[in-house]
Amino acid sequence: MNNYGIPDDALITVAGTVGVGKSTLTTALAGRLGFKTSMEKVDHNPYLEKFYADFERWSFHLQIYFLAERFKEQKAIVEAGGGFIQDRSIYEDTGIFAKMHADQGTMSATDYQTYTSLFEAMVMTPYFPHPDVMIYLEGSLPAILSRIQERGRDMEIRTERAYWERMHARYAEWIDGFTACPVLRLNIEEYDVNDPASLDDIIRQIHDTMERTELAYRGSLQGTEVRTL
Ligand SMILES: Nc1ncnc2c1ncn2[C@@H]1O[C@H](COP(=O)(O)OP(=O)(O)O)[C@@H](O)[C@H]1O
Ligand SMILES: Nc1ncnc2c1ncn2[C@H]1C[C@H](O)[C@@H](COP(=O)(O)O)O1
Repeated sequence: MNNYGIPDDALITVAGTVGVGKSTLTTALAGRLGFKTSMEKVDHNPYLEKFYADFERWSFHLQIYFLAERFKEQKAIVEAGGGFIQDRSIYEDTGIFAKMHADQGTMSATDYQTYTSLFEAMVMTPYFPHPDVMIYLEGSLPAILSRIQERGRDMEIRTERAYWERMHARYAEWIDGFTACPVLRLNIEEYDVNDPASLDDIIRQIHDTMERTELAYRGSLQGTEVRTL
């Protein structure tokens, strides 16, 4: 247990649409908490640029690549005994990206089926414990688009606005129905990653979210009525 009352072996995952600020917050929180990071790597991804140039041709390859990478990261987290902040959750690969490409016809139904069955087989292993908390970052589309622009990855900047609009809308719908682990929603206008007091406030909210879940769980074991998340 650290000074914030968060167990040293906790796994906190950060979710949200492209450019919303996951990597930045992951790094800042890990520094403040003394946790390790599990970062989503973009620079050496052999499919990502090709994918943005031709979704139909490369969707399946990219999903398989991300799945393999995330599985390796997940394994490393479990073997290290937790204590990680994770940049993007595994749930978004299937719940957002693969599904969106299948629905819009840029991943074939057969490829989607193959991907989903592989995903399910991999996720149902001891290497995929549910995170203790998912931090979900949300913000307005214009604010997020200006962050994508500012970050300057050409492949993302060249992508039509409608793609990011659809993704933004999907995320909003997806998080409302998400139940796999406790969720802490943060609006990107309401914190400052460069301010230690602001990070401490987020850490307090992470702690409170974990505590509420623990109380709800104990309450359900005792058959008492408790306020659920
Ligand atoms: N809290 C913040 N305030 C201002 N700019 C931010 C903040 N968080 C991230 N950014 C900027 O937004 C861009 C995208 O952030 P990043 O963390 O890479 O997003 P993601 O990992 O969600 O794709 C980067 O240029 C980053 O510097
Ligand atoms: N599962 C995925 N399918 C398609 N594209 C993906 C997936 N996971 C990440 N991406 C893309 C989106 C961005 O261009 C980069 C990095 O994501 P970010 O949200 O900036 O960390 O990879």
